[in-house]
Amino acid sequence: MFDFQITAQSGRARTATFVTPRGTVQTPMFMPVGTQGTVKGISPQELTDIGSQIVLANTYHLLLRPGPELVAAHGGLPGFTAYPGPFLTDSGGFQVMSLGHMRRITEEGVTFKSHLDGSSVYLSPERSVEVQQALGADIIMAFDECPPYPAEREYIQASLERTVRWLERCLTFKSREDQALFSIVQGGVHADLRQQSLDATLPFATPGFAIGGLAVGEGKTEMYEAVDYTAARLPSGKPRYLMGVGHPEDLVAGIALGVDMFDCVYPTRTGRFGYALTDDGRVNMNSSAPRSDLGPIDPECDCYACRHYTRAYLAHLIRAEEMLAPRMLSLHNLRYLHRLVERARAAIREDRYAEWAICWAERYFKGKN
Ligand SMILES: O=c1[nH]cnc2c(CCNCC3CCCCC3)c3[nH]c(NCc4cccs4)nc3cc12
Repeated sequence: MFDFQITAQSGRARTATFVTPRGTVQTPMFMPVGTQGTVKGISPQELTDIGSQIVLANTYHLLLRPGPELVAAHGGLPGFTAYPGPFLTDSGGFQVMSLGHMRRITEEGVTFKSHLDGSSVYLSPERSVEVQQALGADIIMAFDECPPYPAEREYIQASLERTVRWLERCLTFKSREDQALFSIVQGGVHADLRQQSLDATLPFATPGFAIGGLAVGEGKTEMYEAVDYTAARLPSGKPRYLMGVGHPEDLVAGIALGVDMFDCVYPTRTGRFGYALTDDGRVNMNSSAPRSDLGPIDPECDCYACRHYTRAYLAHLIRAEEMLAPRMLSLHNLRYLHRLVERARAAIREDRYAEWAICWAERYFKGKN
């Protein structure tokens, strides 16, 4: 279980298979985000049809509503959502730390106010693992602190040291053997603090490792220096998950640095806002140009929207505020990212990833100023 086998390499980019209790998945992969147990507006059948593999669910939201007990009564997330999985749940910590809920962080854990009814909610390493075990995901995440950006060096250092102590508490409490707990490397954008987090985290030898603390506003150069430094020092025989990333160019760059797994709300959120992802950049379907365009969003895309609808029709739906519009744009954007990583995997197998990535980027950024 949780066997990770590299099948091809091209530079630092690699393809691999990863065995989870609910299926063997292919990496590199993009993981759609289903915050409240659903990828907004997309059915499980549609998710499967477009090539989705692991779907994310959010411990913070599901803890508050409907509660882990109800999900457990369905045998876990697959029974509850009718998506067969595999699932990954986050620890719940990120929402609490970063989205500014009135909250108190102590060594013991975090107390915060529910955004639903203002009630006081408590999360700790033990409680987070308990909830994630009840939700029944295949991969669960250690309860960590993602420091805000910017943050003082001293804060980042103290925070990463506490995240390591919390990791130990998660692993001590964990009782299910059929779930992989991924640890999370922190350290902000400081190489020496990244090294300190690596030195303290690697000995726990978890089935996978996440690169945390990034994509929180630090800027691309600093983010990629930290990803480069960290990914190169994580074990090659285990999956590397870059949390909260990201845009198409971030996946292409992250894969080049040896990252295997990505998650981001961007494709579905930007789709709901009327933006469509293509190899020529992002298309604003709210603008006037698409209204008379009888071509598909993307002639090279095989998704339902690109196979059945013109840009004109979708632009009409957006202006008419029809619910099919956000559904179809989200579906297309997810398919775009799944196709992007499928093409990346093919380029890696042909040992020409660098050439493919440069060619993709030249076209993608040609449209942009
Ligand atoms: O160190 C981290 N520890 C834990 N989680 C992190 C996350 C959340 C990843 N997506 C969770 C999903 C679980 C299912 C529901 C949706 C989230 C991050 N997201 C970002 N950037 C994107 C950002 C998103 C919002 C502000 S920055 N950096 C992140 C860093 C960490």
